[in-house]
Amino acid sequence: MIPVWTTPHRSAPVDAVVALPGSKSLTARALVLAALADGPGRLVRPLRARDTDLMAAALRALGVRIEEDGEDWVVTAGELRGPAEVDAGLAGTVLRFLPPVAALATGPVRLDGDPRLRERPNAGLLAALRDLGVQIEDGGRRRAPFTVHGTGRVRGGAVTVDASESSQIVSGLLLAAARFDEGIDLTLTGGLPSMPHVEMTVESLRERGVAVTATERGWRVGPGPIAARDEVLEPDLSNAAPFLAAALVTGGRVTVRDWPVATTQPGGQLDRLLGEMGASVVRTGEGLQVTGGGTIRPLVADLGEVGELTPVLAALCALAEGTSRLTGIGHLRGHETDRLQALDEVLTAVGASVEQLPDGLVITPGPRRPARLDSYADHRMVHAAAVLGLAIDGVEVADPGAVSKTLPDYVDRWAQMLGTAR
Ligand SMILES: O=C(O)C1=C[C@@H](OP(=O)(O)O)[C@@H](O)[C@H](O)C1
Ligand SMILES: C=C(OP(=O)(O)O)C(=O)O
Repeated sequence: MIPVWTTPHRSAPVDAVVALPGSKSLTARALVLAALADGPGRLVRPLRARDTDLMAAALRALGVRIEEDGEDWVVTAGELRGPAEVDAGLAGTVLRFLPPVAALATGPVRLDGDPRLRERPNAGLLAALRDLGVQIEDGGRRRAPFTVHGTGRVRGGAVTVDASESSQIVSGLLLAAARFDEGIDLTLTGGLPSMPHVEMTVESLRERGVAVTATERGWRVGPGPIAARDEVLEPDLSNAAPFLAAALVTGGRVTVRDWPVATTQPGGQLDRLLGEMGASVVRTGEGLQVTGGGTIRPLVADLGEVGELTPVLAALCALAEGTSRLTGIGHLRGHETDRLQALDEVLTAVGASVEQLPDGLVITPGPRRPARLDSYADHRMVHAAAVLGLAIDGVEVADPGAVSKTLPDYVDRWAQMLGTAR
């Protein structure tokens, strides 16, 4: 039987301080770069969740030593070798970051994952790797499953890349490029979503001494060593979104601890976005504090840079005082689920009117009603359902275990936030 979570309804103002584990995106990059580095490196407080555990398992399968030391991971790079089988689960980071690493290994590396992973777009990555001299067998699918036949080295050099469906295609290539014979000179052919995530990649490379420059049409990475480094992981600011949203929904106050002063995480834009929706946002000694004003203003925004935040923001839009318009997010149709379709279904089920645009959603709140929602195997759809459930009595979500992707104890943390009084 599929488990069902009756999300807690709460009209009294929430007042809570929340601490969150490490960023999925930063942990994935730190693991990959440590696996390619010139010595051992420590990840302090990495995210331990399905996506990052799968990344660690994939690298281990290629011969990388990753040891647990308390909450930390200690990574020792070694010779990369196949044959290996990689389970990418539903992780876009493993799907797009691992193949360029596999190309540097000797022997075949086969990558597969959940049924939905096989539908996630990856043509731009496979084409670019082939152009860089890598042999890949994909049965003409241009998606998972596929096998990378590494020879221990990649020529590299100039390549044009279509990353319009996912920025992770660019990040994956840049992360491994310093280890290619000629580095990479990457030219984008189309649009690029999620720019902050590419900036995160560039920053992660520079922190390890890699020469990376932005060019007129893309990025260039010079060949050379990747310096080993210890890294303390920032908390995951995208996973902070539902907790901060609770302040708006209940007219309460939520602080997320240890909010970084500067960050490339898209969640770093939550202060601006939640501010536009009527929250007052301040930094305190503890972290980022969001206070709701009792009503939620509609949002008109291009979320192309911060696509990950869409499900929670869309849930807030369904509880707002007017019509919202979220655009720039056509690529969300290739995420864990088709998020535009899923949000249409969920928000309609609880009473909103939703219009799907090719690249977004128009959301008009309506008379609220209870509903049993699906998780669509998507962690952020569970987060969105919980936000709706605060305001609407009787919101249930089937298969809430989807949260294991990035925050396995989400349901407990949600209950803890609601139970916390100062
Ligand atoms: O590089 C990363 O860590 C990510 C990039 C983004 O991917 P897309 O550009 O495919 O949206 C984001 O949505 C994903 O959750 C994480
Ligand atoms: C799109 C997401 O994940 P992935 O890294 O699997 O693409 C996400 O976490 O919102």
